[in-house]
Amino acid sequence: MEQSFSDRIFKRVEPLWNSYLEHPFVKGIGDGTLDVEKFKHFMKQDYIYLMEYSRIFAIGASKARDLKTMTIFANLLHGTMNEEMDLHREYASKFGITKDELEATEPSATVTAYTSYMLNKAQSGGVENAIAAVLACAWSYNFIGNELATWPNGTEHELYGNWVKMYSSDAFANIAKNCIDLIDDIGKDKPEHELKELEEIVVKTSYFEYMFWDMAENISMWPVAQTV
Ligand SMILES: Cc1ncc(CN)c(N)n1
Repeated sequence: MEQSFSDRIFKRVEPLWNSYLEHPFVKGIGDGTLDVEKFKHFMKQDYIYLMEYSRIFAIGASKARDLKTMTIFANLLHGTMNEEMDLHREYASKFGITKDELEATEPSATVTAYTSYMLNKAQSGGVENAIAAVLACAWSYNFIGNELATWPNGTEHELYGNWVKMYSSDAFANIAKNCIDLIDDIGKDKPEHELKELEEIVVKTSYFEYMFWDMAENISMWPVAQTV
């Protein structure tokens, strides 16, 4: 059987995605040992990241060439803003952070760089760039969630269990599958040089995902303390 475009992409990013599972922040969520201050920083940064990530779905819907693709992007947008971001709002309320405070979070260097890259790629290309820009985000979180759900207590930890449950859920697996199906559909008739460009977007965003875990682990914002 012929290899799908998503199979080809997965082979390329698999070593990098496996390294997420060795990352101290990800391991800390899975075994419940993560410092809560690191998790709070992550949640806040992830919330504003998801606002920009949602924009990519809107760009995808606007660039789609058929109603089916438009509908998939619209559903992905709805799912992110209403279900995934609800998880963040629930955590924030546990931590005494209001929704307004959450939304007013100042983006770190990593979030700024990552979202700028995604938006640039989605805006400058066709609908295929939009889907390539979000593929690693949706798929790698499901990849991580599925793995952590197999760890002892992974889904049961009183604080981090809900995070693992969300990203290993059928609903989230469906989000990842929609993105995978879209890239496979879109990749079918593309020449090799265009496939390479799309693959490169997934590789770069996968590196940014690693940098995001580092940012969370180190509670980092910008390289030097702000003086202005
Ligand atoms: C940084 C990041 N990447 C991906 C996801 C999963 N939507 C997320 N919440 N945050």
